[in-house]
Amino acid sequence: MSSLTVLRFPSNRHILARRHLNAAASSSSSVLLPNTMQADSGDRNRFNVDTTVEEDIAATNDVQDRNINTHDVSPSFKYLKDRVNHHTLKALTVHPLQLETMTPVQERVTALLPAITRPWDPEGIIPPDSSRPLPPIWQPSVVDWNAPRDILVRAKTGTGKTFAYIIPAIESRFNYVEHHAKLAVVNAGLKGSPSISGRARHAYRRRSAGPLVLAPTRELAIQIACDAQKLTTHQRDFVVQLLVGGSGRARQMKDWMKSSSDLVVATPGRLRDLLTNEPEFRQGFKNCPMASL
Ligand SMILES: Nc1ncnc2c1ncn2[C@@H]1O[C@H](COP(=O)(O)OP(=O)(O)OP(=O)(O)O)[C@@H](O)[C@H]1O
Repeated sequence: MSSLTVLRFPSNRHILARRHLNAAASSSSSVLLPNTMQADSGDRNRFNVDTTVEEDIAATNDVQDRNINTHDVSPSFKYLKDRVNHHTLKALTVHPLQLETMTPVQERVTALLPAITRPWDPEGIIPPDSSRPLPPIWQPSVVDWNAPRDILVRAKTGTGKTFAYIIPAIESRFNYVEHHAKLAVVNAGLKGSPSISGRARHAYRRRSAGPLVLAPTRELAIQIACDAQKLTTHQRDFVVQLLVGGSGRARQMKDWMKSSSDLVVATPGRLRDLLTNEPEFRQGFKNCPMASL
C-alpha cells in the first residue's frame, strides 16, 4: 500500500521539461524541467516534513480499508464545479482527460476543497473577527476553519491518488495568485484595477514558487508532471517545473530563472542540490504553500 502526504506550509503556474514531456503532452500548457538545496536553518525547519507530518496530521483516510463511500454511485467530476476553477474542470471532464467519475480517494480529498487550499496564517490575522478586510479566499463563508490542513492519504496503487493531490495543488496556486492580485488592489485603495492586479499576479508568480510535489523517482516525477500538464491544459501560462536528476542542471536552473514556477515536481536529490547551491531557488521556496510527499 502506498501513501500520499499533503502538507501545507506557511504563508502563502508551467512545467518546463519539454524534452521529457512533449511526448505525453497533448495539452498546450508548458512544462519546465528544473532540480534540492541545502537550506539555511529557517528553510530546514520549514521543510522538516517528517516532524510536521507526525505532529500535524489532522485526518487519516484509508480509502481502501474503510468503506468511506456512503453511496454506491461514484460522484461525477462535475460536482467540483464550485470547488475548482473552470479551467481545471474543463481539463478533467472535456479535454484532454474526459474523465467522468471520481475514484474514492479523489472524492475524499476533493471534498476538502476549498479549505485545504486556504492560506496559512502565521500572524493570526485571518479569523473572522479580524478588523482587517478579508481577502475573498479567506472569507469565513468560503473556508471551514476546522477542516484539516495536513492530510495523510493511504490508498493502493492505481487508485487515482495523483489527481487527488494535483487538483488541490493547482487550486491552491490559483487562489494564492488571485489573492495577491486582489490584495494589491485593496492596498492601493481601489475597488478594481486590471493593471494593478495584473502586475501583482505577475510579480507574485515570479517571486514565489507554487506547491511542491516530491516524487521518489525520476520516472514517477515525469509522470506526475505530465498529469499536471494535462490538468492545466487550459491555463496556458501555468508553468510546471520538473526538477529531476539525469537532466541538465544548468538548463533546469535557467528555466527556473526565466519563468514562474506554478507547480514544482521534483526528486529529492535534485531538489536538495538546488536548495543548497542556488540562492535564487531557495528564495523562491521561502513561502512554499503546499507540499505533497
Ligand atoms: N477518476 C478517474 N477515472 C478514470 N481514470 C482515472 C481516474 N483517476 C485517475 N485515472 C487514471 O488511473 C490511472 C492510475 O492513476 P494514478 O497513477 O493517479 O494512481 P496512483 O494511485 O497515484 O498510483 P501509484 O500509487 O502507482 O502512483 C492513471 O492512468 C490515471 O490517468
